[in-house]
Amino acid sequence: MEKPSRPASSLFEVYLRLRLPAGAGLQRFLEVEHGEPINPTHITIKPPASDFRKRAVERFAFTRVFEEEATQLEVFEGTGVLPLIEGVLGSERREGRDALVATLGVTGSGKTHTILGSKSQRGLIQLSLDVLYNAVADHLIERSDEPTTFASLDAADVSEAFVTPASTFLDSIYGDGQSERGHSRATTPLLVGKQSTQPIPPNKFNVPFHISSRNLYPALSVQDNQSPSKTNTESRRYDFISNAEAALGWTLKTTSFANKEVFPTIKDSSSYITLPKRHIPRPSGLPQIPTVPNVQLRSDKSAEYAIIVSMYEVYNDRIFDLLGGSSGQLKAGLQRRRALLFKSTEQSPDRKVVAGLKKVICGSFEEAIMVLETGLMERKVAGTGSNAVSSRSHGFFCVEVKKRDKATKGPWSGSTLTVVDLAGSERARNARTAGATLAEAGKINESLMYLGQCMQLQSDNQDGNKQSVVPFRQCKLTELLFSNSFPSISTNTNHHPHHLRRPSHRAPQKAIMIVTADPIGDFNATSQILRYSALAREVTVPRIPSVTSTILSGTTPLSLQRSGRNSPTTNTSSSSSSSNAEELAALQQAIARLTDDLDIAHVQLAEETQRRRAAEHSWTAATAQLAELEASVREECADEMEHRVAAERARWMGAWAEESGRSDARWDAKLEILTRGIEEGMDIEEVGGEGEGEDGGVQVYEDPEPRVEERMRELEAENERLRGRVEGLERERLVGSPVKGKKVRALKAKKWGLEEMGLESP
Ligand SMILES: Nc1ncnc2c1ncn2[C@@H]1O[C@H](COP(=O)(O)OP(=O)(O)OP(=O)(O)O)[C@@H](O)[C@H]1O
Repeated sequence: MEKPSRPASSLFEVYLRLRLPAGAGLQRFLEVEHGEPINPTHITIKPPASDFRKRAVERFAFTRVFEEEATQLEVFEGTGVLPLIEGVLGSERREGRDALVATLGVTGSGKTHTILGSKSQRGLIQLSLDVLYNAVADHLIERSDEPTTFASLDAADVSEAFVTPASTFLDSIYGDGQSERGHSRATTPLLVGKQSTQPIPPNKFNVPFHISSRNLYPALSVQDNQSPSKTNTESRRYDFISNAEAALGWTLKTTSFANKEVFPTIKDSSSYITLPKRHIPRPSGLPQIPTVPNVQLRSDKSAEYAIIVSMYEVYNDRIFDLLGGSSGQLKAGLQRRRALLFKSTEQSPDRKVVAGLKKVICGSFEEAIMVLETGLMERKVAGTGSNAVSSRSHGFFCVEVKKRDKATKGPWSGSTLTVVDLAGSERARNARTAGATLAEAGKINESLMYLGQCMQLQSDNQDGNKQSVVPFRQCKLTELLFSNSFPSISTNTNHHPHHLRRPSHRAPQKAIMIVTADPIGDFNATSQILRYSALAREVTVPRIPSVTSTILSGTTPLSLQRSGRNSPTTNTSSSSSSSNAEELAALQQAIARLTDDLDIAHVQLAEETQRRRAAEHSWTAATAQLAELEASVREECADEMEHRVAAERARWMGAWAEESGRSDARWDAKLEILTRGIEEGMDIEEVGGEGEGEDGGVQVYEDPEPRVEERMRELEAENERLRGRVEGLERERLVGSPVKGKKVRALKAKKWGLEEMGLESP
């Protein structure tokens, strides 16, 4: 097996770090190969003596192996994290490049120790922040809360994030001016949780107790902050606690978080106490070693930089913000954490980002460390049987380095260093887990199995035999780890304003995987992780001692002794003895060959079984996804149907209303005509009298107005009288003139003719 070099197709450099054995007296199964080169790159694992399957010895190659004695600084400087950070800073007038550092290993093998350090030692993340701030010290923006700078940084974010300056963020978490930032913002105590029904007795400071929601966040220590004297703080603190307990009927635990006590605050002497108050993390209280004074990275001298920190965790395949500040309320059962999406946004169409995170602009190393500590408090940590404080989620710590031209104050570009503390793989039966924790373990193992598949494929790809597609979309973890590992091509930069346009090609991220292992830990779990993470692997089958040599040396295998054959004492002649020995040797060689083949077949079977399981898992996941998809399509169809039915119904109702309006109008018109007809009929009735009906019968109109009838009779009588007079006058004139008399008669005849035709005579 050659010394591994990183081929172009490789997505990760893979390092192995061994941890100091946690227990004593256990058999060591992992050995490091020493020799050339100076830094070891190969290890061998031998199955424990008790292994009844007599599995093969396996040899693995890594970029470099760090042995148990390796310090945090050696790991930091030896794993190539520094060039990654330099890449993130970007060379002169060039954009930076994304980088990823992740740890992988069995639970308790030292992943968190490597990434985050311990109480006394800094981890990779703190050391990276230290060198990063050193590198940009002279080029860092002066004030992130300066409105124009802040607005430009906020606008340059493509991930729909809630960008905030560190001072504002820390104040929002720690609230009451403890944050040393000078932006005090008083908290309004909330009355939640269990409260005493008893009248609250005044304590010695005569302060009634009101409990804020935050007190449900890990019960921490209590102190009277009002006490001017530090000397009697201790005794007063205990008085205070017992008063509080007596008043509230609660038991307040005194504990500390990361060596720092967390104090409540008395807001003013007359009203409220907020209990317990989380004390802002003091960078001075955190591990100060190792330091990196000699590390000086190159930065872009023409640029000004801003550093933005964000943190999230992947828990049960869902992404949660660690800086959202919801853990206290979560503990109090006040709200559920909102899962975030990993998606392409409007401003980032070519690559996926975790959308909607809280991002904090940190102006100094101290601010970044305080934000980091705050995020770590939020991270879900549950004790399991495997490891007292085991990470039950995959933690992502992102340090986004933004830069722009110092002179022109042009657009910001950005690259991110992501440091990942993966949750540990574990066997459920080892971990003594149950219920929700078992489900967590299932999800963790599933995501790690997908990660294993992806890494296996990347190592197969780099062997050059075949180029398989790395199936990184199977779960959130692999999506987050691998999505940026492939070249991306921007599709529609034209849709964005000039200051938001990004180059069409973004370099794929550079990545480092640090595999951690305990040489005396769980053989099966460790060998499984080594198998898929190593850059190269070689299987050596343990040889069975040659039977010939055994025979010749005078010792006969027990099985042969038992058969009674081949024993030197039973031989009658030397020639038959030698031919028997040869035959036996040939047989034994055949047996040895077959045993070798069997062993290799065992290894292959184990691998195939693992692949089959992985394929089964993928199948189950795909089926579940399909079912989910089907359900969502059905839901969409049902929604669409409902929508259409509603639209159709609305359209029909409209048409119906219109038609009914038209019909009403028609009926109104008819009614009007009828009414008019009736009114006209009434008029006729008013005139009164007797007439001929439509059927030819005599219709009698009742005269409602006798006065009118009388008047009619008068008029008719008058008419008759006038007619008689006219006729008398006519006669008189005709007697006087016979010609005229003829004419008058002719005219009269004409007049009556016209009248008969219903026309008036002229
Ligand atoms: N190289 C080391 N040197 C000293 N102590 C170590 C080392 N590695 C791990 N430890 C200690 O072992 C314990 C478990 O380690 P750690 O929490 O880092 O494991 P882990 O792999 O992150 O486990 P999990 O996956 O369950 O979170 C811790 O107390 C840690 O300080």
